[in-house]
Amino acid sequence: MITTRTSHAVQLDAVSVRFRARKLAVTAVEEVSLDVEPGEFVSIVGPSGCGKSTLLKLVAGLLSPSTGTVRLLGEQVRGPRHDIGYVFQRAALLDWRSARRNILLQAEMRGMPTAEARQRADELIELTGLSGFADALPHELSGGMQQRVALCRALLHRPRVLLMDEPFGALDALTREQMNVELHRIWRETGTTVLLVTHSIAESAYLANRVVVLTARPGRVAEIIPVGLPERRGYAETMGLPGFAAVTGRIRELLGAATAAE
Ligand SMILES: Nc1ncnc2c1ncn2[C@@H]1O[C@H](COP(=O)(O)OP(=O)(O)OP(=O)(O)O)[C@@H](O)[C@H]1O
Repeated sequence: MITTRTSHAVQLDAVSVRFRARKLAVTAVEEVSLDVEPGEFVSIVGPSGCGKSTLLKLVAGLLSPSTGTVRLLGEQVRGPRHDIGYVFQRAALLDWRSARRNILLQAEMRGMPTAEARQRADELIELTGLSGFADALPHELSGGMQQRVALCRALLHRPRVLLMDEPFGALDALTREQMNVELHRIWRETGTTVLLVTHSIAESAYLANRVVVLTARPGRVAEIIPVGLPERRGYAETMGLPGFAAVTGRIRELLGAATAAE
């Protein structure tokens, strides 16, 4: 096990990823460096295809960098990491299992002690406002509720790092706002480090301590923007804060430049 001197939750050091598909060579990300502190919430935005998902896969150990180093909790990532949580755009629930039993799937795959897993599942069901729906089947749940189940499943084993890849992209605008508020509360209550990939500028700024803006492919860090919103933030009032407008304006400016350069 290789450990570093720092206590970063996630550390990308001059990471580049090149894919070779048939005759085509694609540089997805180039020389990306990023340090994420324990308990921090970092959003990643950038034009389509700039390598956002690739960055999450690197942290999860599902991909290896072509050059550079990736560290998770101080340890170099050399293969799939099981001590993280991962949430995708689609909840990917098993149709025949109730919400609770979908959440408990995580425990079954990990061989967690049953009593502990059940207790944790109940806590998360409560935390995510799913009480009363624990025995419902996925088709009986709204899209937002299905994503809450996916979030509970990802948090069951108390991962110190949660990776979220456009988790609310398939939800309607109002549900998405509600999920943003919920996620912000859950993040504060669990203290988990979160790396969120999103296409929504408002979402990226509302949720994060810092927003990483990437350039068009090959994705490089255009700028890392500190957000600096109050810890407790209502949705509507946050949208009206001058600081929020400044951050989202800057992100839009950078994304505009990135898209114009495509
Ligand atoms: N396994 C792979 N083999 C070959 N090319 C790949 C592979 N995975 C990703 N790519 C390419 O790398 C680039 C970055 O892909 P990635 O999915 O990380 O982008 P993204 O920013 O998450 O995109 P989007 O916002 O559209 O979801 C794209 O050009 C994609 O085609």
